[in-house]
Amino acid sequence: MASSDSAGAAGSEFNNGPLASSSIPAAVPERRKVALIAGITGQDGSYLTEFLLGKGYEVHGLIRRSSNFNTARLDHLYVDPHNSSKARMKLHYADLSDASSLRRWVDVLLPDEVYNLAAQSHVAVSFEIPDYTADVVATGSLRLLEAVRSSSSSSGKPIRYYQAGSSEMFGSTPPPQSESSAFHPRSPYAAAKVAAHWYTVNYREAYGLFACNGILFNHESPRRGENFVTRKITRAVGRIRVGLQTKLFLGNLSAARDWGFAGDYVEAMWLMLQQDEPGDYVVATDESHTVQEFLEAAFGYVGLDWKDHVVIDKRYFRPAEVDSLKGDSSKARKVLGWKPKVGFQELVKMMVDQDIELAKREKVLVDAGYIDAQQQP
Ligand SMILES: C[C@H]1O[C@H](OP(=O)(O)OP(=O)(O)OC[C@H]2O[C@@H](n3cnc4c(=O)[nH]c(N)nc43)[C@H](O)[C@@H]2O)[C@@H](O)[C@@H](O)C1=O
Repeated sequence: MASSDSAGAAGSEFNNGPLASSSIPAAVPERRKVALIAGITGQDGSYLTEFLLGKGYEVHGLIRRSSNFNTARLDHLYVDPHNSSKARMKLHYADLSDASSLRRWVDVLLPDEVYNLAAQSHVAVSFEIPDYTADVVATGSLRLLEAVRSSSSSSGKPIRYYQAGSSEMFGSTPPPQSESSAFHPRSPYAAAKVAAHWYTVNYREAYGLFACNGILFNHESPRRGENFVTRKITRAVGRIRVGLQTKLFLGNLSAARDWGFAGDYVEAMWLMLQQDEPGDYVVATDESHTVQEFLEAAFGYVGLDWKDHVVIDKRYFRPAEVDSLKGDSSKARKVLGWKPKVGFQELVKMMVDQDIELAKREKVLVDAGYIDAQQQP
């Protein structure tokens, strides 16, 4: 695990005593921009890390202690911290439920930008663990905001803050939803995200913090967690295609979502923090499809009929559903100059292609007796 060593070493480059007191103009090396990401191990964290490394940033990520390794999405970016000239991504233990850990890393790293992508992000699960969801999503965001505000106020170092908001906050408000649409959350997760949104607005108004809310509509990728509906479907398509599975159990197929590609959306996060003024932005494709349309596209792509495989299981219905989400991202397009590059069909294909490859590898291991087929029906 990396420590604060790198920040200390970078700092010492600027305290060059003899040159500082000499009349010879010093060629001061420009400091890399430093980003701190809470939620770096998630889908968005991994894409944002790639994006920021590509922009020359030093990226620090906060990770939670777990008995299993939870850094699979970052493995391809990891360089041993002992290789200090090459390691520009560093990971540190912290938790949104532990205010002292947040304040410590903000103090030590003196980041230019802080991205709060951490959450218990599964809507259905938030009905099962509402208290934990509220603590991490709502109060956790407040803890990080407070760490940023108080650290910045003592060090004098300005810090820009990004809060990952969600289209779930609109809940039952009819589409299209924009920055001026009313919030009507329909789950403990969504209600907690509304609180985090308003904490962020409040820190901007009360303390002048450069704090932005990105109201991101659903964004998917081959790195999406396997219990979100898109990935659940594409994983099943891959496994059905190679003969590892026959059925797919799903809930409500008529819900409509505005699905974009996560790799596109992290650019919008960064762009928000590069503006002259902080603000809140909807990030979306402005197109909506039902879960059934996603099924048709994913199964159809490999010549299968979803109706031969999908079984409705009531357990996947939610106590309260969000029926229809479709963004109006005209503000982001106008002010940030952002637009999505990957469309719906391309996104489906990208995910199915990867999950067929994954299933083929799984099949080799199953056939060789190294793993079982996970008892899929
Ligand atoms: C923007 C927002 O996006 C995500 O939240 P979500 O929209 O709830 O995403 P999902 O993929 O879990 O559900 C989409 C729809 O699909 C329906 N659905 C049917 N059958 C199954 C099913 O079997 N599993 C799941 N998960 N959903 C199902 C389900 O009822 C819902 O209507 C999170 O990233 C969240 O963090 C976030 O912020």
